Amino acid sequence: MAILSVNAGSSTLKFSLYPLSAGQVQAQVLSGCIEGLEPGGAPEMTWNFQGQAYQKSLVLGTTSVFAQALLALRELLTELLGTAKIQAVAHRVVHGGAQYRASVVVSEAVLFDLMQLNSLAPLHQPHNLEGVRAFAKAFPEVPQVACFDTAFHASLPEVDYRFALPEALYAQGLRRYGFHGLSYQYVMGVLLAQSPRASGRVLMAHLGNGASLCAAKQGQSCSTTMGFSALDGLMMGTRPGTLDSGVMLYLLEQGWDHGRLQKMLYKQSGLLGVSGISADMRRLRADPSASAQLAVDIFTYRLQRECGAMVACLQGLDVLAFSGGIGEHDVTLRTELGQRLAWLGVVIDPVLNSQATGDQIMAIHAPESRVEVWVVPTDEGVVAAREAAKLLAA
Ligand SMILES: Nc1ncnc2c1ncn2[C@@H]1O[C@H](COP(=O)(O)OP(=O)(O)O)[C@@H](O)[C@H]1O
Ligand SMILES: CC(=O)OP(=O)(O)O
Ligand SMILES: [Mg+2]
Repeated sequence: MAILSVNAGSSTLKFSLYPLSAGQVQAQVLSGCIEGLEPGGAPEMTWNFQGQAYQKSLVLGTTSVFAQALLALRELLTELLGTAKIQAVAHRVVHGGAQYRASVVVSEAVLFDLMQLNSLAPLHQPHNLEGVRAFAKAFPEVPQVACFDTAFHASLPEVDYRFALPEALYAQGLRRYGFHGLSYQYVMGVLLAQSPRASGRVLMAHLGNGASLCAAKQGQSCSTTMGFSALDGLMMGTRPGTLDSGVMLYLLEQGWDHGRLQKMLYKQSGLLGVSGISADMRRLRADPSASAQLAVDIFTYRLQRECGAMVACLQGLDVLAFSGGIGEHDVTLRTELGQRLAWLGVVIDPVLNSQATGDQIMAIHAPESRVEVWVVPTDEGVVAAREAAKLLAA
């Protein structure tokens, strides 16, 4: 018995497999990714099984590329699992709206509700749901479970989730929801298991392609930088983060339509937009140009600024945690942020910091630091698998 966790994006499908024993999710045995699913892409499946890496190019027709990729995945699973069975497919779905505040087994009615949220997360939700639909077809005997990025933030207080907009707009669902919840749930669980101070005031930074911060008290989210959509808050790979709404009014006046605005905000801004080079932090770090440096500088500054806001909400800080591709790997970013948060008593140990390379949970603060600083390689897949196991048991 095993649970398959999936994260279906616009051009990639990430998957991982967790055996189930006595209803408990065990350590992952398989992880992989199908890339190149966008139109004109070159689909390729890579996976890691029992410590060995594998790769296979997929020859797929031009129609129903996703469905065909799933058949290839199904074949792989049959080959690897033998007679063992998939008990459930756990999907990361970014938006559960106001209605879905916990994971749920997906029915047609649930799928219909979730589709209404597509426009709130156009880069994620439609692809997540297409994934659910395609898996339901490719694995018809297996329940599909939706696990929401928004659910961890169900504990946000009203003063945090309400916009200062007219009440009628709130009634339509215009409020802050928050995202990256599966990652925060994982990181919070790790911190609580590692340190007694984690039940105090915790600031978690999920810094990947999408990036956000979450402030938590007693293990519960009390503020977060992403809001109504995955555009708010920190500067990201291709998204600007918090933006004066006057900019939108101005561009509308200049004749920009919805499609053009959406593309600019989700795909052409952030690190990519400022540098004109890449959305990839590694490439920018390696690039000597002034525009690459400026992009990284703005990213770091905006992070510093938003950390200040989160710490103000928390009224202090006990634990700071880094996760996501940048948070787990970028030693320079952690050093610089640590220095800029020195006024809070943060002292990062340079040796420990350079040893934290994303493959293990590590504390990187110096003994005299008033704040514990952790690097926690996140695992959204295992959180989704645990959620599915809980629902199966119920
Ligand atoms: N060694 C590294 N140093 C700096 N940034 C890194 C490193 N490794 C990965 N990253 C960055 O992590 C980001 C991707 O984060 P990740 O969490 O994998 O993304 P996603 O949101 O797609 O899951 C990219 O900007 C990438 O450059
Ligand atoms: C919600 C979000 O931004 O997700 P990701 O970081 O996967 O893009
Ligand atoms: Mg991510």
